[in-house]
Amino acid sequence: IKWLRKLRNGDSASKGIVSAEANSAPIGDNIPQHVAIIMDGNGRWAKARGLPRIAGHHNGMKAVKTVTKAADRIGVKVLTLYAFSTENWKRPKAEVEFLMKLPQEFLSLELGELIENNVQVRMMGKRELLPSYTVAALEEAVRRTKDNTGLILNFALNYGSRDEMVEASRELARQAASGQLDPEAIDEAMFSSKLLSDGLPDPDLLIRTSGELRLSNFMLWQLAYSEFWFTDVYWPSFGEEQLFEAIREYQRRARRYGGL
Ligand SMILES: CCc1cc(N2CCCCCC2)n2ncc(-c3ccc(F)cc3)c2n1
Repeated sequence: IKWLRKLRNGDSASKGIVSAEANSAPIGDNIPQHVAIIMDGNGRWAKARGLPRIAGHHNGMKAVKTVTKAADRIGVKVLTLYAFSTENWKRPKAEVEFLMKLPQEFLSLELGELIENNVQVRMMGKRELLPSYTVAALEEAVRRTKDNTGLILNFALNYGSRDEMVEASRELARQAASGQLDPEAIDEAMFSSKLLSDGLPDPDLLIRTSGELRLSNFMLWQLAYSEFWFTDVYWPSFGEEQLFEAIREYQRRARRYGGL
């Protein structure tokens, strides 16, 4: 989108021309580099429509495609999506089985287009407990997109932040105990490098849908300085319009707090 890129690249000639459409899309140089989303409300979305919960999850998967395209379109660099928490194992067996088939289904439908759009797929979480077909689909997508340099689409699956920090602490303690590491050399950068998010910038913006106002053990270390934006919209109904509303609010806050 030429006019959007011109605006983003600060083309002065176009500065004054902001079409009606531009009012809906966040613009300019302050697009959040990393957006993280807790995709909540799929079950309630279905219930409100008299549909089974798995219909909510299935429509939630379509929202993943919509929001990924919208984020890529406006220049977000990293999109982290919380798809399955360690607590989700407590759900009914049939529901977990359905959820565990979604990565494979999503990738069989979308991986070709993701590759065409230079998207790099990453996974953040513990492979243990995940069914082999889920891991296989994920690892194929990661392998086939590892050299892509566009949007990083980072799926948090079977991810728990406290467990992630305990694992990082264990690794550092092992290195110190074996004499490889001087404990005094441990700093925030070294600790961050032991987390599953290693190599990614911290999220600039966290979005949580369906009115829940909790972190639910998600990226507790990485979200230390992030803007939080909450919406009552259920995830399956979350699309480009809601993403842009969140980013415009992020830009408004950045202008206010950025200033003196
Ligand atoms: C493993 C649970 C799960 C649930 C889920 N839902 C259900 C609940 C959350 C809302 C979104 C739809 N999605 N949607 C895409 C994926 C996906 C994961 C990895 C990947 F590489 C490609 C796609 C996904 N995974």
